[in-house]
Amino acid sequence: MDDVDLNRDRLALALEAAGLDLWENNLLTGEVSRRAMKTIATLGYPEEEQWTCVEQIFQLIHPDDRPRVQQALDEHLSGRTPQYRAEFRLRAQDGSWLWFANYGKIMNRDNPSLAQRFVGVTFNIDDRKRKEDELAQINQQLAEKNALLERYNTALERLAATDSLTGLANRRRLMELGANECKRTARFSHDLSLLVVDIDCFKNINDAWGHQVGDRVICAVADACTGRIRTGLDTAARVGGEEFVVLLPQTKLTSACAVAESLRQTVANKQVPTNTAGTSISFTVSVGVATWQGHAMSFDQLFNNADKALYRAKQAGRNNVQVWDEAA
Ligand SMILES: Nc1nc2c(ncn2[C@@H]2O[C@H](COP(=O)(O)OP(=O)(O)OP(=O)(O)O)[C@@H](O)[C@H]2O)c(=O)[nH]1
Repeated sequence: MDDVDLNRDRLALALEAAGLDLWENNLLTGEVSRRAMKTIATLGYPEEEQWTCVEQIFQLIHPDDRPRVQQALDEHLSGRTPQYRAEFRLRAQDGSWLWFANYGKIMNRDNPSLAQRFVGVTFNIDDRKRKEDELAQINQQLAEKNALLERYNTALERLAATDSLTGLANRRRLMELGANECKRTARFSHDLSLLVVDIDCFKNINDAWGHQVGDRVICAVADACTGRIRTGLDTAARVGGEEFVVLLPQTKLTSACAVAESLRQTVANKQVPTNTAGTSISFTVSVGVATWQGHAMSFDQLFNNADKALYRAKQAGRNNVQVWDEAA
């Protein structure tokens, strides 16, 4: 065995151990001078199959992958890339598609008369590609589940902050907003006003007409509160069975009293149908007003002050507005 044979055997062993399948094409004639036999066998084609020209092999490449392979070839043939690399699917004899990768190079590029040998190796990357596809699918499913979870979270947060009967903010949300508004008020030296609105003798409405009618009255008052507020600035909340709060940032006492009085009148003019056909009932609210005018106060204190004013409104015969007075 001479040195050439020995080196060829060594090369064949190294290629086999690395799972590489050697091929060689003649760039001038387009002939396949050495076929990648292992690849042909893996694809299930008989050994006698004549794969003699490059174009025949190109036809085995998946149509979606051909432009990518062609581009890699063009870039190498024009000298823009030092080697040709591409990943693509080949059609097996049974019609299935298997992933392979190519690594090749034009030999003797410096000598144009010899620049016709295009030598390379093909190797099977089907397992890796399938795992990558599975991983991509899992990642996609995870991303979809995450997006769904985010949507649920947003919906849950909205639910946790909303009163289910009226759709107004609930007590928890009001306490958060109120605390923030107190901080802003302290920073910018604004006035901050708060109304506590309570339906008068609501127990009698429930007792006389039932809870369903009572609920309608609650919703009618909620509508009246919503109708009186500045969108994006004020907040209307339901804080108890028949008790509501209207939070009015940057609002002086006189303006808050005007809002309270107009709200009282709007409610007094409302009619809610009862369960008896054709009949409806009217109802009233009492309102307590408190304003934070520059001196430090927590939201709880402001709320308590408005509650004290509300108590006075109830004492004064209901269906009226009272203002919290520090001296009182
Ligand atoms: N229909 C209905 N009733 C409720 C709801 N939450 C609380 N209530 C009722 O509201 C009534 C409140 O009664 P009270 O606290 O005595 O107050 P009031 O009758 O309005 O009397 P004043 O506030 O003094 O004018 C109770 O009968 C509660 O059962 C609700 O969501 N729906």
